[in-house]
Amino acid sequence: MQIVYSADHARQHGRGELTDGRLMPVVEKPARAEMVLKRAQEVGLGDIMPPRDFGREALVRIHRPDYLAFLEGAWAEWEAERGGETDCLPLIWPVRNLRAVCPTHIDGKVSYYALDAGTPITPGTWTAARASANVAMTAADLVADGTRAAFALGRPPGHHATADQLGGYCFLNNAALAAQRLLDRGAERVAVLDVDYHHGNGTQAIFEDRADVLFCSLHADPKQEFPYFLGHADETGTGAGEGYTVNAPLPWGTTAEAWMAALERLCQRIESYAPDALVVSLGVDTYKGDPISRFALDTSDFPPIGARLAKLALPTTFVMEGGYAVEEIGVNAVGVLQGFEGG
Ligand SMILES: NCCCNCCCCCS
Ligand SMILES: [Zn+2]
Repeated sequence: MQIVYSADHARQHGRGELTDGRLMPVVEKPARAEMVLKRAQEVGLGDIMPPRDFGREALVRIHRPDYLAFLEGAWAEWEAERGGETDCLPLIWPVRNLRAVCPTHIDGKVSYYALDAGTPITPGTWTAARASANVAMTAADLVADGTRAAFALGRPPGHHATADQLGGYCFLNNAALAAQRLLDRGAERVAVLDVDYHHGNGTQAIFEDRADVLFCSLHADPKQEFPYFLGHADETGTGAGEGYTVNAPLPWGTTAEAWMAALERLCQRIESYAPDALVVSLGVDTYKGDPISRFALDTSDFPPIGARLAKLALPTTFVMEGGYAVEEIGVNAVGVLQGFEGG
């Protein structure tokens, strides 16, 4: 399987994320991608190629220009305001009884454009996020050119990012950009399947009113788990997109058996949609040893996921999302890909 990878991912390395009531060392760190790359090389998964730069005109197919301008300039504004010793994080949001009018001060702007305080903007964020987006779009292009499957080994992840907000360690929605790229290259319908432990709120929001992209996700029940405020089963799409969002929320402690049964239901929905291509938001934080998650999949449960996806017989772009057990992320993520290839 063709792999797309850029070392620029390492430019995203936050100094802390707000969680559990304190600024904690980030779990979304460079070692994640390095461990997956190492495992892919160990098993000879496939050739590794650098991304092509698709430029801003590709990013605006999914993201708002004002948001891109914010991301590009945020670090300089933050540094000018308070030096470079801390990362840029928000502190107040336009929640109930407040107005979502974008402020001019960096504290207000980062809050306007962010979902959470766990996604630090650093000096290298803009470079790393664009590289990750280019990695995903390059993989999608390979599939559009006829490759059966490609793996976008990128970070930071993307599925929590909306058209104009960062969050959940995400800045640009790599999977959404890959899906849009496939449509722009001639696909009429694309299915996005999000197997990450967390609901892909950003991907859902981006495509919720569209019928040309089916968004399916199985994930920890938002009543219990981040992102908490999207991902319920009654969210089925809006307007022209009614019926093209499918959520399967699952409780803490979900085992492989129950998880695979939910996957089967989503795969049958994908089969009935008959897309021209499939984009998989490949998060492996469903692993029982994941430090921030609470499902119970074991390493041996990952290859069968890939094997089931292969039975869909669709040109497939795998886009790396979450997975924070750094020692096992490689064997778990590559396990899905080996299962897909029949290995
Ligand atoms: N203490 C847990 C904090 C969770 N913070 C966001 C998680 C984003 C996962 C992306 S796949
Ligand atoms: Zn996740």
